[in-house]
Amino acid sequence: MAKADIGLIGLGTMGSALALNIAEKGFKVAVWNRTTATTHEFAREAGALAANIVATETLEDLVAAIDGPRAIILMVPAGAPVDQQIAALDPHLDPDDMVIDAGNANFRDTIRRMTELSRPFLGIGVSGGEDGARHGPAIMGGGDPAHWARVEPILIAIAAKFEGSPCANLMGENGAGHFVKAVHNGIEYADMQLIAEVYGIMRDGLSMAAPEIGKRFLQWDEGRLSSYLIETSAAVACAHDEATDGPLLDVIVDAAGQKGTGRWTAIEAQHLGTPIPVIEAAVAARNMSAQRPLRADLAERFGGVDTLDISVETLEAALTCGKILCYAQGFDMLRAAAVAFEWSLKPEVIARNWRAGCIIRSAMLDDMAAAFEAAPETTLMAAPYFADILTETIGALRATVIAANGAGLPVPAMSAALAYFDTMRQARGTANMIQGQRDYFGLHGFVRVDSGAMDQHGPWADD
Ligand SMILES: NC(=O)C1=CN([C@@H]2O[C@H](COP(=O)(O)OP(=O)(O)OC[C@H]3O[C@@H](n4cnc5c(N)ncnc54)[C@H](OP(=O)(O)O)[C@@H]3O)[C@@H](O)[C@H]2O)C=CC1
Ligand SMILES: O=C(CO)[C@H](O)[C@H](O)COP(=O)(O)O
Repeated sequence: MAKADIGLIGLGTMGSALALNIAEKGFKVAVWNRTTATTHEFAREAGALAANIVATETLEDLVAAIDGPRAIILMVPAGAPVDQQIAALDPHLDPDDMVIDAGNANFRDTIRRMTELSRPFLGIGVSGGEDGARHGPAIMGGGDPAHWARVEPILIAIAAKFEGSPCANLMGENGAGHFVKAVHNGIEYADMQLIAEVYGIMRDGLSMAAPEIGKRFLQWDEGRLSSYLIETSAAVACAHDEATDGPLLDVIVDAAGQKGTGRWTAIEAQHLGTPIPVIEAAVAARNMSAQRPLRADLAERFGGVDTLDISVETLEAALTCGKILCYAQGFDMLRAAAVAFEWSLKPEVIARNWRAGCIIRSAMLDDMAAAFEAAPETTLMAAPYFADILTETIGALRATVIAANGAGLPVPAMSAALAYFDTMRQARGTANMIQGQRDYFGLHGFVRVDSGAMDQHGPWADD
């Protein structure tokens, strides 16, 4: 029997879908899962694709089933499970065999593993959820180009295509792929939070029912906001709950989960000194959402929201504006990381890679790719196409934030987007006061605007 082209460990949501995708594209894939019953169930349900699947019960059998030099994908939870799985697998492998971590690893773990392991190792970010993994995800690779080349034909075959162009690219060396995936997820958090805030205004400020909100999202999906996340939000808002004979959305607990990628993005932005306030606000909003008992107590003490007067068209424009600002921050962060970690991250390649397959895919990403192709060093805020949209929509974002604040409705991500815009368009800011304060209490020195002289001190230095 011919040996498998590739191996895959971890037949959970993503791994099983990815394995079927690989098999469907004509590659033979050997699979192994910690719980053997899952492997059998997977093979049983593979249908016609079973011909391209080798189900194995032990790691020895898995390794023996793959053609050498081998490539084995890990699709297990990030963190300790990856290290445990590598440790269990490593003794069975030959020196040239390659391990590919395709989960949502922290890029710092990926860099550590690459230096610790004396074998080829790739860290690839895979986005698109279960459906993407099954029918075409976006793939963000990190590692040695020669190692990437060994599996590129398979990754390109299984990846999503945007007008024929595969959304699978090597982003850069070592942890670059997992870093780009983390920033993708940071943008995902921000985009989701902005949509949730608009939903909140429609629900609590305009008294709109979930299906009505869903219909608006469906309309927006036909225009500039067209995206997978708007489509998803429409489906969620329109869904019916049999048990209550009402909207499903109304019976979902208002506490958002998180597995770490958004938080890592916020932490890394702080390390890099790159402002990503919309993404940070989205992470903080998830943290606040988790504090349900406290929110319930405080609602009794301080609760009460006024209705507000704002058009749905204004909300659509505000969301468009906020979305551009959060993507601008994500891309600016990627540019800062490229310098700090010496990666050759190319914003136009990343934008192209995100046009299909991934969770943040949207019509705007094609325009972003075009903007970066024309000027790779630009911030999206200054790219002519997006600068024009910001000019057109910033008033709507401002009106929405003012109206929501006036009514007592929380819009942390939209507020952060507006504050970012206002801060970044202020040629003379207010940090002169901070520099004065720092010099007063710590003699940290300041620069004079008139002479450019550095390390200046105020009169208090003589006291
Ligand atoms: N779900 C999603 O939308 C996406 C997930 N990801 C990432 O993909 C990875 C997998 O996620 P997902 O498929 O959703 O997870 P699931 O929970 O569905 O599956 C996890 C898989 O990992 C196995 N596993 C768990 N712990 C260990 C361990 N200690 N050693 C070996 N195997 C282990 C499980 O085996 P067993 O059957 O024995 O429990 C199972 O096969 C994660 O890093 C996740 O962040 C990336 C993009 C999207
Ligand atoms: O990577 C993904 C999508 O791109 C996963 O669905 C991830 O789990 C989403 O993050 P979180 O669970 O923190 O919301």
